[in-house]
Amino acid sequence: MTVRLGVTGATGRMGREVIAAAADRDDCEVVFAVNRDPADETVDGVEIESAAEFDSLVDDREPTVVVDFTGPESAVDYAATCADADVAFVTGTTGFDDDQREALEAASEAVAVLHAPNFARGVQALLNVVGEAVRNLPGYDVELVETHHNAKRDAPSGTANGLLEEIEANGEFTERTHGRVGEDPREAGEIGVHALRAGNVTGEHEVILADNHEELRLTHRAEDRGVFAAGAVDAAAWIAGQKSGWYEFSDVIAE
Ligand SMILES: NC(=O)C1=CN([C@@H]2O[C@H](COP(=O)(O)OP(=O)(O)OC[C@H]3O[C@@H](n4cnc5c(N)ncnc54)[C@H](OP(=O)(O)O)[C@@H]3O)[C@@H](O)[C@H]2O)C=CC1
Ligand SMILES: O=C(O)C1=N[C@H](C(=O)O)C[C@H](O)C1
Repeated sequence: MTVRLGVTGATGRMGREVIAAAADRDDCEVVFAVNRDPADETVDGVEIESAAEFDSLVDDREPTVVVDFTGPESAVDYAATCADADVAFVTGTTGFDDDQREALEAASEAVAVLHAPNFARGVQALLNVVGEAVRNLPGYDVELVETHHNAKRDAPSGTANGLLEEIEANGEFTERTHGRVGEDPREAGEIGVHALRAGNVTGEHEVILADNHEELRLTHRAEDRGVFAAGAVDAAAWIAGQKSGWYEFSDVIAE
C-alpha cells in the first residue's frame, strides 16, 4: 500500500528534507505540500501550495498521514483538521506549551497522532541509556548542553526537555538551573541546562555526569537533517496502519 503524505512547513529546513526522504522510498507519495507564503516553488518536483488551502487539500487529495514540521500554533491547527478528516498526524515540531500539548493529545482521541521532538534513532538510544547512567551514578553532578543553529526559536530544545524528564525520573534532583551566572557555587541536586545557538549547527545534545574523580559524557550529534526526515517518514509509514491514539517514536522503533 502506498502511504499518501501531506507535508506542512514544506519549504522550511525540515519540510524540504521530508519531501526528499519520501522520494527515496517506493511506499510513500507526497500528495500535497504546503507552506505559509509559497512563491511558485517546487521542492524535489513537488509543487508547494498555500497553507491557506490546507483544509481543502486534505479533503481533495485524501492523504493517509500529514507530516508536520512548522511551529506549535500551526501544528495544533493542522492536527485538529486531521482529526476532523480522519487523517493520521505525525509532528516533529517542538516548543508546545501545556495547552497546545493538550490540544494535540485531544486530536489523538479521533486519529493516530505521533509526536517526537527528535526523529534520530541515536537520540532514542540516548534516551534509553541516560536514565540508566543516572541510576548508576547517584549524587553525580548532571549538566545538559544542547547546541543548535542560530534560527532555532525554542530553548531548551524539545530533545533537551525529553532528556531532562528521563534524568529527573531516574534520580533525586531539586531544580533545573538554566545557564549559570553570578557568585553562587553549584548546589547538589541541580541539573544545569545550557542552550547554545550558533551558526548552522544541526543539533547536538550532551549529558555530563561527574563527581570529583571522573566524568561520563553521553553525546549525540546529528550530522545532517536527513536523519530526522528519514525517521519522520518511517513514522508516517508506520502510523498509517495504526488506530487512533497517542504514539511516540519509540513505538515505531520497537517494531
Ligand atoms: N523532531 C525532530 O526530529 C526535529 C524537529 N524540529 C522542529 O521542527 C520545527 C521546524 O523546524 P525547521 O524546519 O528548522 O524550521 P523552519 O523555520 O526552517 O521551517 C518551518 C516552516 O514552517 C512554517 N511555519 C512556521 N510557523 C508557522 C505557522 N504558524 N503557520 C504556518 N507555517 C508556519 C515556516 O514558514 P515561514 O517560512 O513562512 O516562516 C517554515 O516554512 C521546529 O519546531 C523544530 O524544533 C527540527 C528538526 C528536527
Ligand atoms: O530545531 C531544530 O533544528 C531541532 N529541533 C529538535 C529539538 O528541539 O530537539 C530536534 C533537533 O535537535 C533539531
